[in-house]
Amino acid sequence: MSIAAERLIHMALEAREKAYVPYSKFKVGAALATSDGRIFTGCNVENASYGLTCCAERTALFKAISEGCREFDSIAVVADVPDLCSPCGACRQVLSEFGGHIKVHMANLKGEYKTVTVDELLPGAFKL
Ligand SMILES: O=c1ccn([C@H]2C[C@H](O)[C@@H](CO)O2)c(=O)[nH]1
Ligand SMILES: [Zn+2]
Repeated sequence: MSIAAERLIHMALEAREKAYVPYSKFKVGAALATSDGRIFTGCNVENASYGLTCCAERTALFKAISEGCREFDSIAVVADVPDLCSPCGACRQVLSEFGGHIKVHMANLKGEYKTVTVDELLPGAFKL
């Protein structure tokens, strides 16, 4: 089952408001759609030990995985950037674990977005 990009982006925008970002002040929201139509949202969660920060994308993904979901259709990522919010390398690798077919809607606050696949974002991902 596929979900409309606009709806997923709207949910990512709402999740973004929950971002815990006392250090960077840079709020990111994500919304992940499972293949059977469930949606898990996430925001970035920072820490005084900066490297422990979890991105919005991985927050959403880990919520879904920990609820038993393994198959995903798409993820929307939203932040206040001049262009479009593109997932970091760590999130690309973690998303690729669950399939290069996953669609990524990269969006900004102006309502602009572009859809690519995880395979396009991370060709040659590490796999065991
Ligand atoms: O795709 C991205 C890129 C960055 N961040 C977060 C990590 C950190 O909290 C802040 C600045 O890097 O943005 C995300 O959540 N997702
Ligand atoms: Zn990331």
